[in-house]
Parts: sequence; C-alpha cells; structure tokens
Amino acid sequence: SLTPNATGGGRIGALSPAPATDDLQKVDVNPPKGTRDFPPEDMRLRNWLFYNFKEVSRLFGFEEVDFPVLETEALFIRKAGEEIRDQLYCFEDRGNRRVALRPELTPSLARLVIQKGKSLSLPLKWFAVGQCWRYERMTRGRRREHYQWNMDIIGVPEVTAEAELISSIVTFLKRLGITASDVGFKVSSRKVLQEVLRRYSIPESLFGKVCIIIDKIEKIPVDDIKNELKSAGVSEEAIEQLLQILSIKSLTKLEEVLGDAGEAVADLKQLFSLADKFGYSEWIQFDASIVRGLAYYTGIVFEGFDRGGKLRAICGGGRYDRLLSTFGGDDIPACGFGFGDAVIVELLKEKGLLPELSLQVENIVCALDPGLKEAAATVATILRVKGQSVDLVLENKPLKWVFKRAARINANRLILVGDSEWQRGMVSVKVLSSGEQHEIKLDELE
Ligand SMILES: OCc1cccc(Br)n1
Repeated sequence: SLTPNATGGGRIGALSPAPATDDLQKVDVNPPKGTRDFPPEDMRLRNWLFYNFKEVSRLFGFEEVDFPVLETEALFIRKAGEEIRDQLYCFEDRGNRRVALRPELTPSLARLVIQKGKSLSLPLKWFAVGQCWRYERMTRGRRREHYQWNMDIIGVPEVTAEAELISSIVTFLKRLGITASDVGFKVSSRKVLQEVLRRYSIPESLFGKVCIIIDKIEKIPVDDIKNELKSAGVSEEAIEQLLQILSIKSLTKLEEVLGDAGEAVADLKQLFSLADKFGYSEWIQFDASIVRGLAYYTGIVFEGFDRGGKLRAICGGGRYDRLLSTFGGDDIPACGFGFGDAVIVELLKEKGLLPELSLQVENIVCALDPGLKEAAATVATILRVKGQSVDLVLENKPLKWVFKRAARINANRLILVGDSEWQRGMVSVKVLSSGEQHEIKLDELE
C-alpha cells in the first residue's frame, strides 16, 4: 500500500497495521534464479524489440503462431548429446507425466504442422516470439530463460528459403541501426560433414552426434574433440580430414577439397549468389567450422556474430529437412532460425543504439475539489472514447502533487475540472509544454 505525500509520488509503506506474526510470510521479492522481471522501463524496451520482430515478420509475409511453454519432455529428447538436452527444464507433473519447459520453439512448430497435416497448404511461413527455458547450473550465473523470435519456412527445399530468412534478420538489424560492420553471419552446410563422413563410410546414424561434438570445437580443447569423435566410432583418418575441412574459410578452397559434384558446394554457391541479389553479401561469410548445436540440422546452417568478438551468438538457424519425419510426419523440408532477446540488447548497449523510450500520456485529468470526482471521471471517459490516453487523478491531491505527476508521466495536457467552469459546461485545459491555458466546452473537448 502507498502512503501519499506531497512529493508527487507514493512511498511503499504500511497503511494498515502489520499482519499478525503467524500470518507473516516474508517472501523473497526477487524473481527465481536466472529469470527476469520486466518493470515498466524494461518492458518498454522489450515491447520495442518485439514490435520490430513482428514488423519484420509482417514485411516478409509471415503468419504469427504460438505454442504452450509446457510440452511433453519427449518432444525434446534426442540422443545426440546436445547441451539443450542436458539443460532441459523438465519435471513430472501431478498426473505423473514427464513434461518440460520448452528450450526452443522449433519442435513445437513441427508438432503443430504435423497435427494440422493436410489442412495446411505449403509453403508455410510462420513466426513466433516465445519464452524458452533451460536449467543451467547457476555456477556460470547465466540466464535460465529468454524470449526467442523464430521464423520458419516449411515446404521449400530450395536454398532460396534460407536466403530469405537471412534477409529478414538483416532487415531487422538494419531497422535497429546495426550495420555489417557490427554484425556478420558465418554460413556453412552440414552437407560438408555429411560428404566427408560418407567418404569414410561412417554410418548416417552417427551424423547428428558428430555434428554436436564438432559444434564444441571453439569451446573445448581439440584433443577432447578428437577423443569424443573416436569414442563415437569415427576413424582417426576421418577425424583428421574433418578437422582439416573445418578450418576452411573460403568456398573456392572448399570446392578444391570436396569437388563441385556434391550438394554442399552447390547449395552454398547458390546462397552466396542470392545474398548478392538480396543485397546483403557484405553481411555473410563462409566458415566451415559452423555446425550449430542442434542435432536436427541437415543442410545450410548460419550464425549471427558480433564482429567485436565480445558477445555470444546473436542468432542462429538452418535447414532441418528430417525433423518432421522423425516425429512421424511426412518428409517435409524446413528451415528456420532463433533470435534471442538478450544478446541483441547487450550489442545495442555497446553500440549506443538503445532507444529513448519514456512513458507518454496525453492527458492528466484532475478534479479541483472532492465534489467533482464524478465529473472528472466523465471527462476522462469522453477523452478515452476519443482514443486519448488519460491519467485520472484518483485521490484528493494538492495541485503541486498533480504538476509533479504530470511531469513524471510526460503528460501533454492538464485538464482541470473546477466548480465554476463545470457549472458552465466547461473545463480548463493547460498545455504543459507552453503553459498556454484556455477553457473549452465539454462537448468540444478532443
Ligand atoms: O540459447 C539457448 C537457450 C535456451 C533456453 C533459454 C536460454 Br537463456 N538459452
């Protein structure tokens, strides 16, 4: 409860006597570890970010979808040793069902596409902005939740789909004032690994696991990578070839090593050609070491990074042509990306690109004496019906308090309901920027 005072705000205090001690239940007022509250200032920034996510999705003709934050655990159980699996926020519910807070949105999207089946006409272009969870040991003090913007194209086997998705991310970043000097995209294809594994007759069943191991190449010593690959059943010769290929940073070099007969080189050449036509060539570069950490990718993969090298990946995505069929659905090609709401804010802060977002209310309406409270409510309603925002002063407050509040909420106008004016069907309007004050008839108020 607030204790009013003349300073134009309220202090948190106890108007009523403290509850009896046995009712006292002192709670931790902080949010659970790894999670965030969004007080108004932070919520304005989040809404601004999400508005831009959704505006770009609209520009690209995508439809919004959403799914439950809670899914069956089985949706995320894959045997490839992914980090996302180790950090699954899962539990048994009161019905003894194994459930999980979603760590990503793509499996839910695949589930919905299969559920809708033949009623859907392909291609689908769907987007979602949803909270995703992981149970991370807090030793690293990292977040356990973030909001992800996902864009997915379902039913298009051509690389034009991936090119379109990267174009949508570049469009988004440009809207925020970020340039190709700030952010780049490392692009590769998992078909590179596939072609190498095939040359060494390594079974397809190992493909996902090998990708997950290789995704750790920047995070753990190379000897550990080699040992994990060996334990997974990859021959020493194949491991050497894999590591050698992963260091390639030019498509020309890749073609020299792999030849031009395979799909990997063809897909990547087409993507870079499309990037030129979309006008974002300066944003992307080939980097064979990019595999991404999700087992289900099967083709092109990409990752947005900050060129300053200080932040974690800004976004990531790729083609996942087998995911729907592994869930029992038809063999439908698909690709998509996830873009988190946290790293981008760190980047905007670093670049001085955070927007100035303040509370803005058009009117503050105040009764000049207690007997005019109902009149003030009438005035507020008239303005609101006309689409004007109104902060209605709800208690008896001195004018000094009202002016302070008007300044704090950036009100454009102060509407004063006084007795003599009200008797004549008028109210007093003060334009706070200029100080100009005039009376106006109630039915002319707008
Ligand atoms: O990007 C991986 C991820 C998934 C869920 C929650 C958070 Br925080 N991070």
